Amino acid sequence: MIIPIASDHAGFEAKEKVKTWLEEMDHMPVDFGTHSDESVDYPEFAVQVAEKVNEGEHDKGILICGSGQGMCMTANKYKNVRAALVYDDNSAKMTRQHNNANILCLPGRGLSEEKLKKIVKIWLNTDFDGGRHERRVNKIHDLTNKE
Ligand SMILES: O=C(CO)[C@H](O)[C@H](O)[C@H](O)COP(=O)(O)O
Repeated sequence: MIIPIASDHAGFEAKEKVKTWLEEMDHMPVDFGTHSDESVDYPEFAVQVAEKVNEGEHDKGILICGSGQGMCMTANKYKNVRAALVYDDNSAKMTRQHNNANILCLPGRGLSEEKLKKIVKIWLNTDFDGGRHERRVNKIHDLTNKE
């Protein structure tokens, strides 16, 4: 699968590792930056991945900042994006099975390499359960543009 990926400076190091793991898992990461640990603003990078997923050009994307929060908040401004902040194995699984999350947001600061790798693997290999969860996800979508 082609997977757009981006980070800010705080997620840069983790992004480089995630790209390697994606290749090991036979995926093809497309890197939208940032390309160093020089300070940048996460919304500028979040939008690049969010636009691709929102437009249906790619099914899934990955965003990494220090905590994962800023990337997640930005990506969820797009109506077809369900970005999920994931810190552990269970939330990796549940955000796919129950929420059909299409963007994985990760913290570049605070999780071990081993933990991050496992989360990426679980998240990419878990399918949406559908059924009652589809009805609920549709209800989220119905709230698009609510003021
Ligand atoms: O959006 C964030 C926090 O909600 C991200 O973690 C950023 O990476 C973080 O805010 C960057 O912080 P810095 O002090 O400018 O490195």
